[in-house]
Amino acid sequence: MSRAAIIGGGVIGGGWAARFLLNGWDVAVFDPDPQAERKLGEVLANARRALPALYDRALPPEGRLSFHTDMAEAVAGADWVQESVPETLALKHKVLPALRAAMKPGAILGSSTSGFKPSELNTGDTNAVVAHPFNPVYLLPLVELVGGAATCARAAEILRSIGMFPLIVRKEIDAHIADRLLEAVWREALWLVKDGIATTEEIDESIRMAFGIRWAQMGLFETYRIAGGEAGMKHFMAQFGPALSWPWTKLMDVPEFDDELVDLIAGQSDAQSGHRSIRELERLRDDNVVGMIRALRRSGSGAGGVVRAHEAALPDLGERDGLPVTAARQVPVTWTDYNGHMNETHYLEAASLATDRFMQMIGADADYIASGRSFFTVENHIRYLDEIHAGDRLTITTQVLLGEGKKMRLLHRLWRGDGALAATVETMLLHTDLKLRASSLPGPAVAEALSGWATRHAGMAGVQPRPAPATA
Ligand SMILES: NC(=O)C1=CN([C@@H]2O[C@H](COP(=O)(O)OP(=O)(O)OC[C@H]3O[C@@H](n4cnc5c(N)ncnc54)[C@H](O)[C@@H]3O)[C@@H](O)[C@H]2O)C=CC1
Ligand SMILES: C[N+](C)(C)CC(=O)CC(=O)[O-]
Repeated sequence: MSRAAIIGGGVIGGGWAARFLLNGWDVAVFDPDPQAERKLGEVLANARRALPALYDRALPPEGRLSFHTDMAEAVAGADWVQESVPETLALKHKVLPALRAAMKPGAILGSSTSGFKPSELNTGDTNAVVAHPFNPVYLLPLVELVGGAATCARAAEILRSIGMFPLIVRKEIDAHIADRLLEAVWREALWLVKDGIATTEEIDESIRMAFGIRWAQMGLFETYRIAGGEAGMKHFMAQFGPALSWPWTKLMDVPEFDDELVDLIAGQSDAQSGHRSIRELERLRDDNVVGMIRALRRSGSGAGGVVRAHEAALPDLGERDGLPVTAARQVPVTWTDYNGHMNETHYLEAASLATDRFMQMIGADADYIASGRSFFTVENHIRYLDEIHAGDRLTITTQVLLGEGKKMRLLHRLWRGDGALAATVETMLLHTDLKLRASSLPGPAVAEALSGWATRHAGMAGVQPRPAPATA
């Protein structure tokens, strides 16, 4: 079991704690704030409902969370120590050497600093890196890594194993890469408000109704390449480049943060969003981010590609009761309905994932389908035996009832985390020629694999009859 220590459990430390914990790491937290445990618990509750919803596979069992009043005790034995104390250099200078003195040799020391360079942090430690994440750390994959090449490489491997996307920054600069970009936008936005040109709400609309959506899936340069049309990037630059030197921007001119500006921004922000608590806003943000990243999974673009790669690297699902486990996933809130349990449609969706996995196991995988052959479902019989709730870990086993010629009949059993059999789904499929859109015999390798499974499962019990409901 790997162990992480989180030093400073605020917005970012809480997110790091959730990211490590939900990927099976034990996590020890040190934060002098008496409210830290409550706040971190609330962030963790939000993370538990959001992160598993990105995946079609269950993440590893959650690690153990502990809070410590002694910093040295929190970091003892940790493989990764993440400093997330407030962004003041004096405080970082106090905390980082104390962490290094208490850590086990060779463990990675990461700093969440948004703007300081490793040389400014003065850790003098070859196992220390800037590991700058993005809020919410439990959903957004990017971590900017700045530091020595060997430590960055080691850190990157660990971050990938918890589903993150390490971007190694080649040269240390103030605010790394992404915050340089964000600062530029923020500065412009502050001027627009101060000059009375737009409100905070209008600026947010200008982002979320257009370029925010574009950036999430292609970033800046690929988006602008398309904006150049068939003539491409050179044409785009020739057309829009000159505008950069017109006085459109106030780039290096920062508005003074006097009370008037702070009150103006804070007042507009209250009017825009003050009717919702921070936790409500976090849940709204998380549901939207999950939906967007799930949309990006299909094409493997951006953050969706990271989730896909992480999911593919999760450990094999193994067996249960002598049957292959073909799906294991946590039930997302979006699968539940007004009755407070998993809606009927998603029993079939879960079983359909299991069928897809079983098809891969017999060689009817993406390449096979690309060659013009697949299986079509012609009948489903679902027995709803018990309720399933948001967050339940579902495990599905698959038994081959028939695997002969064009026919494949599968029995999926949906097991709840507490061991209850929640449903069975019996699925009849026919092998199909995708060009002719007509049933056909499978290729010899698929036919052989299928009949092998059918023979192995032949003596096993099929569907168990459900006990008759008690009469009132
Ligand atoms: N908030 C954001 O959007 C992002 C912040 N960061 C960086 O993460 C770091 C932390 O920022 P936030 O989480 O936003 O701040 P925060 O104010 O939400 O949390 C800081 C936490 O550190 C605790 N703390 C203070 N002194 C401490 C000490 N001596 N030892 C242990 N804990 C101590 C505080 O009680 C507080 O809970 C900063 O370096 C910041 O630049 C990085 C990415 C995004
Ligand atoms: C505002 N900020 C500089 C602390 C932002 C970040 O560092 C990254 C983020 O999550 O936007």
